[in-house]
Amino acid sequence: MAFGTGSTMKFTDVSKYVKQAIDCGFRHIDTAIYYQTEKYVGAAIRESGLPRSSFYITTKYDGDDVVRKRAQESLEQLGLTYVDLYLVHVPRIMDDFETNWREFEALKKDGLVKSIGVSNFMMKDLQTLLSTAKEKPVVNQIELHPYNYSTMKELLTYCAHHRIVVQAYGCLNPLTKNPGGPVDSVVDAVARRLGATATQVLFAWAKSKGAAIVTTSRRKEHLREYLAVENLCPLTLEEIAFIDEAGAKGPLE
Ligand SMILES: NC(=O)c1ccc[n+]([C@@H]2O[C@H](COP(=O)([O-])OP(=O)(O)OC[C@H]3O[C@@H](n4cnc5c(N)ncnc54)[C@H](O)[C@@H]3O)[C@@H](O)[C@H]2O)c1
Ligand SMILES: OCCc1c[nH]c2ccccc12
Repeated sequence: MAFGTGSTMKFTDVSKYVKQAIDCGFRHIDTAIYYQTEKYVGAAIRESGLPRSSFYITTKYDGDDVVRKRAQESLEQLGLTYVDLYLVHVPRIMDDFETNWREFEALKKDGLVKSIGVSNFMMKDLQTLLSTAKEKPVVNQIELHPYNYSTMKELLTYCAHHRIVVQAYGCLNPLTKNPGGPVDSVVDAVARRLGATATQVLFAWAKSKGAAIVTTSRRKEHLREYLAVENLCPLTLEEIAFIDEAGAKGPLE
């Protein structure tokens, strides 16, 4: 599970929240040049006293400037010599998929980034990319929760087929953006069975779809709650199907 420094965290000094996440056990930190949080992530890593090799750092290209120059700016902000994963933040920032992805492949070859991937790519974007790519993206970071699952299902199958790891953000959407929708009562029932929280059930649901998770919070209690998902029993196939069905009804208007 990765700790994110975008969404509710972007444009703020996140160093104390990243430090708190590291203290709680997070080692995978997600940032982006667009979030303007890279320098605070770098500070938190240094202040942790832990070796660079114990972290997995993701950052993202925002389309400004040529890829290499922008990647070097991110490394400078982070104070790192490499990132573990460099993502194309959104497909529309690629002016030419073939040329831009070649630049991503070159960054990997030259060791500035260990792996390359994408974010917010739908099927048609991946198809275009894969038609000329020498190296496949290792990750597609996408929004995933029960309310958008029906539109993402085909994409998940496509990613699995190409061995592209799906990393889900926005998993808590039914709690944060659409509370009171049809998913709530089903998730609450599963939570009662497992002695878990609704938050934990939503993460367990995303895991049942084969996704890795990126989430965030300023609150330590949330972080503990998130990480405890690791020890939760998996949802049953029936529970997953009930949540899928409730999600397909969409949030109430
Ligand atoms: N690639 C992209 O375009 C993109 C887009 C959005 C987010 N992200 C990444 O994913 C990370 C997480 O994104 P997210 O915010 O969508 O994640 P999320 O859906 O996991 O929600 C996290 C938010 O939920 C709140 N929360 C936790 N428990 C709650 C509860 N019980 N009730 C109500 N609210 C609760 C937290 O305070 C936090 O603000 C970001 O920080 C960023 O790193 C990437
Ligand atoms: O999370 C914000 C995603 C996004 C929308 N438009 C962009 C342009 C550049 C980088 C990120 C974004």
